[in-house]
Amino acid sequence: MMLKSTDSATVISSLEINRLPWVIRCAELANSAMLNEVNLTPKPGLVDMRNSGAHKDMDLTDFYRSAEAIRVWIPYFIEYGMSSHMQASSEILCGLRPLGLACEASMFKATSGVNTHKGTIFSLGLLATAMGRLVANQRGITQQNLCHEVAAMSSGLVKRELEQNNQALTAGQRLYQQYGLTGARGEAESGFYLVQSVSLPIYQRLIAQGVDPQRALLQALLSLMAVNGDTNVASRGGPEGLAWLQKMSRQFLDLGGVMQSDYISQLKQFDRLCIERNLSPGGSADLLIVTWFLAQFPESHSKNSN
Ligand SMILES: CC(C)(COP(=O)(O)OP(=O)(O)OC[C@H]1O[C@@H](n2cnc3c(N)ncnc32)[C@H](O[C@H]2O[C@H](COP(=O)(O)OP(=O)(O)OP(=O)(O)O)[C@@H](O)[C@H]2O)[C@@H]1O)[C@@H](O)C(=O)NCCC(=O)NCCS
Ligand SMILES: Nc1ncnc2[nH]cnc12
Repeated sequence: MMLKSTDSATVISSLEINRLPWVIRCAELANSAMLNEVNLTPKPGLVDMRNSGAHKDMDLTDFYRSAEAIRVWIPYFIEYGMSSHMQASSEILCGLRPLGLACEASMFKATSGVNTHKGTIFSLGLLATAMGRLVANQRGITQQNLCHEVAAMSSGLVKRELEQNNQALTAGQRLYQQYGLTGARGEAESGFYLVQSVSLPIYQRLIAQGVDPQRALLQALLSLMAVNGDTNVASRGGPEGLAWLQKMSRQFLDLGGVMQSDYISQLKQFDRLCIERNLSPGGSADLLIVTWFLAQFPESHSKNSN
């Protein structure tokens, strides 16, 4: 997707921002990213079109409702990014949090209290805000610029909320104390390092080779699962569960991944084993959503390019 930075010149009110074609398009892309991820089948341990994986409290329809609830919020994140574009990146997260929490509340309302996309809201909220800032600052909407902006806005987050001031109130904070996992915060602060260095190049390379997009996405997902310190997996299965899931994913990839003729039956078997162990790679699912979303934007040839 190509966006013109000059579009920002015409933006005045929140109502108008909601009507801008590129803003509507961005919200649609975020929605498609969530739908493409949840519809992708078969995924080990995760909700998909076949089953609810290791989840007992949610199904496909919860994800559809949740994705729609989140889509509505994307323009507000963009608007916040545009209206605060003169502020330093380090000052943005503080003002963004109430929006993120309000979006989480909409998600919980849509799913009758089930946590479908909490990590996704965090990542997509930051990315949409980054987009608003880039447009208002007349900078290119490229994969690298978006990630760089997210990293700048999240700078110091791990230190502030996991190393210090850690009241162990959330699963993520407890898992940092127990195992040093930095979860969704760490991924954002790194500018989605795993997405930029692992899943996005794999996905884009396979697509360029003409591989079916579903297959390419599955390979990207398993590549994430093999390396991601997923706090969802660790909260359900401890470090042993995380090590097992990573090893299984690596084995699948080492054998040829989605290029094997029986890759679907292997993934179904992996799913059965995840269900038996109550393991779900929800954090990797979130990063896959980020992967697909970023893939819709051009790459910049040099870092931080305009
Ligand atoms: C900063 C927050 C994300 C705080 O959350 P928390 O302290 O809990 O931090 P994490 O555990 O690190 O992450 C929360 C969710 O992020 C996903 N996640 C986990 N690991 C990673 C990773 N390595 N990279 C990226 N993302 C990661 C994951 O979300 C997914 O799984 C959820 C479904 O799983 P389930 O097991 O069912 O979850 P529960 O119901 O919670 O547990 P059970 O009882 O069932 O076992 C689903 O949400 C997926 O999205 C983690 O759950 C953030 O929440 C925060 O600060 N929010 C405030 C708003 C805000 O600041 N927004 C600003 C930007 S918009
Ligand atoms: N398909 C999925 N199943 C479970 N948790 C998720 N978080 C994001 N996508 C998910």
